[in-house]
Amino acid sequence: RPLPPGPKPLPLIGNALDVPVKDMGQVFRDMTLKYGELVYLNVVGQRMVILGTHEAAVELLEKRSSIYSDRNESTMVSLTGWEWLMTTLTYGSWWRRHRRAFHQFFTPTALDPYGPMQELEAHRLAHRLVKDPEHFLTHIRRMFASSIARFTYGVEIPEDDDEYLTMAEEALESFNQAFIPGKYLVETLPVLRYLPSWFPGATFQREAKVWKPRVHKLRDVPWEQALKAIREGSAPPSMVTGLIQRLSRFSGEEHAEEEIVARNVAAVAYAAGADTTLSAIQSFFLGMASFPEVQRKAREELDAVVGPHRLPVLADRASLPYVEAVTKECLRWKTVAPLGVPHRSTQDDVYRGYCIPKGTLVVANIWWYLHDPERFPEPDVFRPERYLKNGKLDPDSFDPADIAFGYGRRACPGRHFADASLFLSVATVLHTLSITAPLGVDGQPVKLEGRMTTGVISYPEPFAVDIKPRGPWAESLLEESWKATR
Ligand code: HEM
Repeated sequence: RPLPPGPKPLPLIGNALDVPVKDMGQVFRDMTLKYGELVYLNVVGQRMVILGTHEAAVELLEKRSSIYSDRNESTMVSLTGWEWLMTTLTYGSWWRRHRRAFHQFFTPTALDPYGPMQELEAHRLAHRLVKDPEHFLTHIRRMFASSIARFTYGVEIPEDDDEYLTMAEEALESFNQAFIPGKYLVETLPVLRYLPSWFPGATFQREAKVWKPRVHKLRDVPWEQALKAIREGSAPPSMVTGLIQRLSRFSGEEHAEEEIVARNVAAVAYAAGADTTLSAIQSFFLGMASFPEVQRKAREELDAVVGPHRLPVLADRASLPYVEAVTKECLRWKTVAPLGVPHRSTQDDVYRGYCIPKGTLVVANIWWYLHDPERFPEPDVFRPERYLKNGKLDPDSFDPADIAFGYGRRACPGRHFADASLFLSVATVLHTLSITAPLGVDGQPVKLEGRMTTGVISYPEPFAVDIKPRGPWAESLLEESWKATR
């Protein structure tokens, strides 16, 4: 059977120069439009297939997930110290033990008791935005880091302490850079790992040396602090207290291994939770400043359902279809993980007459599936109405969450946590604040570019917006809520 079509490879390096260094989703989309649903690349010996449609991703990564759930054995993973991260583990019993330990804390039922905490964090975000609107990007970061740190480690991050935030930010910078498919030659020529760091071209060695201690710090420091709090009897219920209770089921060597699993899954929850949802909410601010009409409609709904005497809560969700649709659009409009995390195949396979050899990296072009004009007409417009019919959520509309969180056995297990945090932030901010683009020298709102950074997780490039409370009632509601919980 033939391999799928793709750009012509060069001798030795194959398609290394065809792998984009920025706008990856767009470049791979162009290849799809030129070569078809499957595009084959050979990057210095590493086979890659780009899946050009959501249907192909469902067929291979979901329906045939028993042979498409592996991850690349990456040299950068061990060089940068991410070898404990579930996202990077190869498919097998060690990954399965992590996934099992993680999953039980992230089902909708298990998350239920943490709803009030997520509500509180969203209300605090709006309060900080009123007090200090200029640093809104920092406040959004703090809110997500706080929510996930409380959930995972039972830690309340103090207002004036950035240790937890910096820990996550510094470590995740390396994750974002180190795992861009095709970025580092050492991934395809592992022998390069023995190059000394001073050697010309061995930038990856120098970067890895800086990154590794930061990555291990993120894994170890919060875990040790949570264990100390448990020993001292001062730990509130959290994922870690649950994981420690769970350990009592095991003994001997299994107990020791499960303790490592517990440390790793707590850290993956914090690492993956702090930054991904953050990107979606940043896009929300960008979207609201660029599409004021959306804010107006959302507020009409919030005014009617929630009113001026209280703040939104999760129980309002079913009565707020427009706000729900805004939340969906936040996951679609600017894509958080444009290429997801590549899966690797563990058997030769055939799809639509083409051979996909064992060991191929299979990339779902999530950005493109969420911007395909056939599914989402005028994809660059922020339009919640796509998901609505007669003022209600349209059951026939396509839910971007079914794409944005990935596919099959490796699909995002933090989806429900992310979704609740995102909804609450969107609802609270829209209910209490108004977001506008800053005025230019001509007195008109400036046009926000909305460009996204390049990385496994992509964020809007830094931008400015004006944020003001909607009225004295909103300010006093936020103040009351802040005081009541401090
Ligand atoms: C808007 C927010 C989020 C988005 C868009 C997102 C998206 C993704 C995607 C695309 C993947 C790869 C799926 C695949 O391989 O097919 C993934 C994996 C993962 N996500 Fe998320 N995620 C989000 C939030 C979270 C949160 C809040 C957590 C944890 C609390 C989390 C934990 C994970 C983990 C542990 C994996 C690795 C799963 C594995 O390899 O088995 N994510 N996520």
